Amino acid sequence: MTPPVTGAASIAVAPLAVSLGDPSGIAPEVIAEAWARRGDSALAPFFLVGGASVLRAAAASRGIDLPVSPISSPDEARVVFETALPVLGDEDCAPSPGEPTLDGARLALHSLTRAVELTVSGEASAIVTGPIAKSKLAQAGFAQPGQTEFLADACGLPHADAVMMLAGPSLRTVPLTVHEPLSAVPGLVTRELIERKARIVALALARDFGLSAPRIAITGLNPHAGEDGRMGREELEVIAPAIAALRSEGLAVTGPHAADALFAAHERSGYDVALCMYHDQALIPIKTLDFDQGVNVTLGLPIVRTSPDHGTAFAIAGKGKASAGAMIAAIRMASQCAAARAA
Ligand SMILES: NC(=O)c1ccc[n+]([C@@H]2O[C@H](COP(=O)([O-])OP(=O)(O)OC[C@H]3O[C@@H](n4cnc5c(N)ncnc54)[C@H](O)[C@@H]3O)[C@@H](O)[C@H]2O)c1
Ligand SMILES: N[C@H](C(=O)O)[C@H](O)COP(=O)(O)O
Repeated sequence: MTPPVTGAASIAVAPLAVSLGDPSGIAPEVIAEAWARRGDSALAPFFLVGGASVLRAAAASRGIDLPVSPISSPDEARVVFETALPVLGDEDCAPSPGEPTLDGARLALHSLTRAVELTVSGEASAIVTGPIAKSKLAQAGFAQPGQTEFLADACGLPHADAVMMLAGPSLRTVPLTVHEPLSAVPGLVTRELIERKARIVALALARDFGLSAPRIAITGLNPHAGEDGRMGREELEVIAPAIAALRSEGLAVTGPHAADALFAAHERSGYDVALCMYHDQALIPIKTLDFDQGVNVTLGLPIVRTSPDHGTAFAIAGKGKASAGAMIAAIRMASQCAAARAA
């Protein structure tokens, strides 16, 4: 796979905004750990929105000596970041690792909303979102299926134009349909959606990842990509015509590929991103190969947004077991993409 853009962290002008995620999950502790490893990991300055006491408790649970410094505007983060983790705003809640609460969900929603606003306004160069539990946040008024769609709404875009991509050292994948029940997927796989998302992927990989002509492998929906119509007709009637249309526009698109073999090492060298038909088809390979370095990045937005690939992991919160690898990768990728746009 073509390597990601590297070494650009210091070019980004404004600091990164990090949203807290669910304060009862592992986000606060992996954010604290990311700050503690900022030097080794060459992380660009970031600040957290809200949750100072949650952050302190999470750091203490891992034995991290974490100075927290309140800031009143994002531009203060650059100076503060070397010696303390900057926290913007005094919204907070009582720490309760592993036990999500309504107060915690409200804080998570506030942190996300404010961090998005600051990124849209340009006061932050990108947003890195801590993981949330969507069902918990819904109790606090979160109306979207996920943060990806929340960002689409905040940017005034249709949900389909905010495209989820999972990226790691081994591969990149995009789910065409995302948080949908499996039974609904066949009806949602349309020519229009495949063409629309493939175009967004191609533009975004050029703009944010330096891949001027990205190779996009598109999967089938059915076993063996339908086996010439014997195991389903979506490949013949929907996916292949979409691929033909995209190729006629000059995009480097192949498929429909049988999804079961597409993620083997010898196949992965043949494409830059796999556009998959449904959530698990796209996310199982990346979470199997790259769980600890996997980044969820939203393509097609006017702002840069990343998130670690993992979720809230309530069962291990506060126990010192959570790896910060994916959070560090998400922070690094956010600054690299922001720098690529600024160049
Ligand atoms: N970016 C996001 O906001 C995001 C991403 C995925 C899932 N979620 C949400 O998280 C909640 C829990 O989802 P889930 O259980 O399917 O996934 P999960 O990622 O929270 O947990 C899956 C498994 O991986 C482990 N794990 C997760 N992160 C880890 C880390 N950093 N280090 C070590 N082990 C880790 C967990 O202990 C668990 O065994 C759901 O409500 C889901 O919606 C949010
Ligand atoms: N689909 C993602 C995953 O499983 O990793 C996760 O739910 C995040 O979705 P949002 O970024 O839309 O919240």
